Amino acid sequence: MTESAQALPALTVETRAVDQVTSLLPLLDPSAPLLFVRRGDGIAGLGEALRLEFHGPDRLREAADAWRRVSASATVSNPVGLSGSGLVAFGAFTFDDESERASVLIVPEVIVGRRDGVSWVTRVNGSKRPVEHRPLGAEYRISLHQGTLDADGYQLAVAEAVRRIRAGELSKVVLARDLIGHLPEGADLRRVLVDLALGYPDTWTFAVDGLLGSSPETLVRVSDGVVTARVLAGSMARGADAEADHAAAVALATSTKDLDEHRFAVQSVLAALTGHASGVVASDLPFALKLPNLWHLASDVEGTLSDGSTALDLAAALHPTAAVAGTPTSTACEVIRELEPLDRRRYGGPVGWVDGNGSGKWAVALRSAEVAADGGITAYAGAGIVADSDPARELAETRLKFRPIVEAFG
Ligand SMILES: C=C(O[C@@H]1C=C(C(=O)O)C=C[C@H]1O)C(=O)O
Repeated sequence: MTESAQALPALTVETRAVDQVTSLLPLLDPSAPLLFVRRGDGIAGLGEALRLEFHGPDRLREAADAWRRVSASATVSNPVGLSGSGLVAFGAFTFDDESERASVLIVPEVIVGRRDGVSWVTRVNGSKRPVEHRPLGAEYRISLHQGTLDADGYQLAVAEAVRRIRAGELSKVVLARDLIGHLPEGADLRRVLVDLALGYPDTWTFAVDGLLGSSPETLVRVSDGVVTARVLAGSMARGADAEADHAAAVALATSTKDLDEHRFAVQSVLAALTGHASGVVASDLPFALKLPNLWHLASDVEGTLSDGSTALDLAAALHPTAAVAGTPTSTACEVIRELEPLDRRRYGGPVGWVDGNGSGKWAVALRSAEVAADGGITAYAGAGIVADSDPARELAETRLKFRPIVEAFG
């Protein structure tokens, strides 16, 4: 059943400014963390006051409609007034229309936020749940190993994708593979999040409904009527020393193959924002974004919201971009279903939050893993395939993209 058929409750929401919260992570539930942070700022959630699940091709639009109704019927007291204060839902949506996994919106019982030196606590329906530091649970080290698609299988899939691209069936497709593992009983997931947040401070570190990761890619952000996105596509390993590293960045920024791959991704974002935002601009040329494991070609996109869309409406319009699916979108999604023998679940989908005024931040769920209720872990990484792609290099690229998550669990 979809949400449109379910009754939605009228929530009571109360936000208060509090003394500076030094760190959000120790406050989280060790087994069910809700988090979206970058450089220490962001929001953390405790408990679930409302959980809505969505399935199928209309999951994002249905969620955006349900959220409009939840927001309209809520009673909100919010003297803080920053985006992310007041009523907020965390969300994680599946990549594929046909995924087995549910897409979710979760309104926590309690939300703790910090931004630009201001901290706040939001309580939903008068929740008395304590906000307190809990000591980290026992250390653990888990190695992730081969999942559904092994290294040879992945290279064969890439070679087949290249053949189809050269035959003119499509221009680009993003192919992913998986690694699997198992968490020990009672494992404290905050250990993984601490590692990710410290190791990759310039990315969005997130945890929503068992989906954990650190993504460098902003699908869309809406704040005070301004719409922004950061598109990534095109990757290169970091160099071993300063000189080699500089050479790697230059090689990436001048690689026709990567610039092509990138152009498709930017165009898909610009096209999806048409009609929702005015004056949308991206810089002429992408810049090289430095992460601890990789260089990426990046483009920042900005415009002015023109149609009253919420951040979740825009996520619905944008997903899936050519950075995670390909070009043209529908052919790319068919090729992914055919050549990738796995369910991406929420990998590559929108993960983030939306508030009661429609502001929000949504990342593309990359550098991530799904942790199931039984402790099963599935990590995913992919690479954009174009006509000049080489299977061995694309495999190597997925290894680099697995690094944040493999090291955080290891
Ligand atoms: C598909 C992934 O990353 C995406 C693909 C990229 C590429 O092909 O160069 C770069 C950044 C992301 O948009 C991933 O991390 O799994």
